[in-house]
Amino acid sequence: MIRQLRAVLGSRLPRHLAWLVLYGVLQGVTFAMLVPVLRALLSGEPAGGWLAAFAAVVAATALAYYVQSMYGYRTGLDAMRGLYHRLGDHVAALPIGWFSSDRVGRLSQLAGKGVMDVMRIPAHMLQVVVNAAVVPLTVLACMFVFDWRLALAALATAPVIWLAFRWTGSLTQRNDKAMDDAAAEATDRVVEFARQQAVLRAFGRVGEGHRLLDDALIEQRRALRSMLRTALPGLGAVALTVQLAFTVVLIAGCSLALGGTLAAPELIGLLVLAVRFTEPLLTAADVAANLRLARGSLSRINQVMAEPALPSGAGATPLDASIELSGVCFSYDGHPVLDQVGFTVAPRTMTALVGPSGSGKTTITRLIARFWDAGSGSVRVGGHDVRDYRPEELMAQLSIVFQDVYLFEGTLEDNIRLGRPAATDEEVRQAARLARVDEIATRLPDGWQTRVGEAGATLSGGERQRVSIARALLKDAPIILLDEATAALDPENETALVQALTALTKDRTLLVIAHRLQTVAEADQIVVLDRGRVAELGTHEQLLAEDGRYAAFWTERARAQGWRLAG
Ligand SMILES: Nc1ncnc2c1ncn2[C@@H]1O[C@H](COP(=O)(O)OP(=O)(O)OP(=O)(O)O)[C@@H](O)[C@H]1O
Repeated sequence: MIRQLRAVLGSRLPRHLAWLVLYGVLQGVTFAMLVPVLRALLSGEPAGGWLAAFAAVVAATALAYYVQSMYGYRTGLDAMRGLYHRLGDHVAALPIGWFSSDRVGRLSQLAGKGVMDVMRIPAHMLQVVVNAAVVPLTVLACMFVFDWRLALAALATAPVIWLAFRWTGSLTQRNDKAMDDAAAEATDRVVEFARQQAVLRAFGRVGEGHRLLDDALIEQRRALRSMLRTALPGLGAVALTVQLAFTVVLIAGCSLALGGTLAAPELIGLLVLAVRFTEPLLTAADVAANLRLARGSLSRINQVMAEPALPSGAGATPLDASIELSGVCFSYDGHPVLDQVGFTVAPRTMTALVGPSGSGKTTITRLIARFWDAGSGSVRVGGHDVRDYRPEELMAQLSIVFQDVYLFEGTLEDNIRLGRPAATDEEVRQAARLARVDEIATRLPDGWQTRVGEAGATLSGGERQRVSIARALLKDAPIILLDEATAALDPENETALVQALTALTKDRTLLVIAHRLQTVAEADQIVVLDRGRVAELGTHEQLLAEDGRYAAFWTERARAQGWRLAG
């Protein structure tokens, strides 16, 4: 744990620890000085010297307390800031494919509660833990100076206390993972329940969503109960052995006093010391559970940090606007999706990807954009392997128009400007006009300045895609990856979209996941995918002549469309 902490807390940790140890030693010495002070006071000897020394040590202890507290808070705040930065930098370098919805849910929990848990280690818990070791050791050393027999009695109890701590630790450790898993599962279900409200309500399955959430919460309660059941005997054992240690010293002290070999004032002082010997141990047992919780958060943060980031290439200059896949194989978590996929898209041509649902069309566009790296084979853009580019160089080559368009919190104009933040107002309007977003702007209450996105006005599916096309037009990249809308659009939206697409695809290389027959027929090349393999490849006429899968797909679609038009 210290190694993990060092990585998080950095250079401040050794100095913080040094002050904590000093504070612990000074506390021990303060308590120890009570023995001569009490002895002097109770036996009527002059106590001025001892009282002055006692006051000096108390002042030094207060100073050490202040310094170590300041260190604790500063180290905690630094740790929090540092963790946010390191997490942010690392997450920004992770492959986009890593961001599944459950991981995003857990990441947000980690960034909120997890980081606060870790921050509490230096701010609050480290002091208690260091005190639990240093104060009893100092007190014990001082006891040896005053009366070695009582010190030996206290020392004899140490192995029993240590064993009780070990036992409690091992009991609760077994439950820690179950507790962590149950808490993570409950978080996932809460996030899912909130996110999927529309789907759950649309299908009348709100009860189902409740049930999954309830199950997760019941499991979490069960894990907590089981943890308490196993932890309580351990905690009781620690409290018992600590009290036992005090009782042993008490009995030993009283018998020495009764035997006449220990004066009463010294006995009182030494008993006060014995109380101080045991007290920090009880406090440490209390914070142990919180410490384990923080340790769980720390290792989960370290797990995210250990996720391999996409290595950036050394940098390359694209030679043209071509795309080339050769022998590409790819699996999602061991589940093979693409198998020896190979085709070339020549610059300024259009290739249509067609194939049944799940055949791997979207995955191909994701590999070109390097959301993931191919398992084997190569994906080349502009004549270089995508792994040779720096991320920003690759992205400068690509405009991506996906089906699910995310609108950020901000105005309609901001959402288009995202394509190229440095664009002039005129360029933004021009791209918007071409994508027919100006029609949307006239309809909205505040025009271009209407706030859209999650908390603002929401746009229809077709309108969102037009915003996305405007972004892509503004970005003006030489290669476009486009997923055509599958949802049926009203005729007006469809015409607007087709016009926007025509504007987008002028003089550019286009790889499109085609759903409209018109797009497919206009393509220079059609790649027919089937279960992750290229089943057929050629022009519309060539493939129709082959009378294979494409011909069947075309006939079926044409018939379906004919029915729709007739209806
Ligand atoms: N993030 C993911 N994790 C695991 N499996 C995935 C993931 N994305 C897609 N898959 C699986 O990979 C296969 C190919 O998916 P892909 O989205 O590439 O197909 P597609 O041809 O684009 O389908 P559609 O036309 O329905 O969008 C499918 O079996 C899908 O379930």
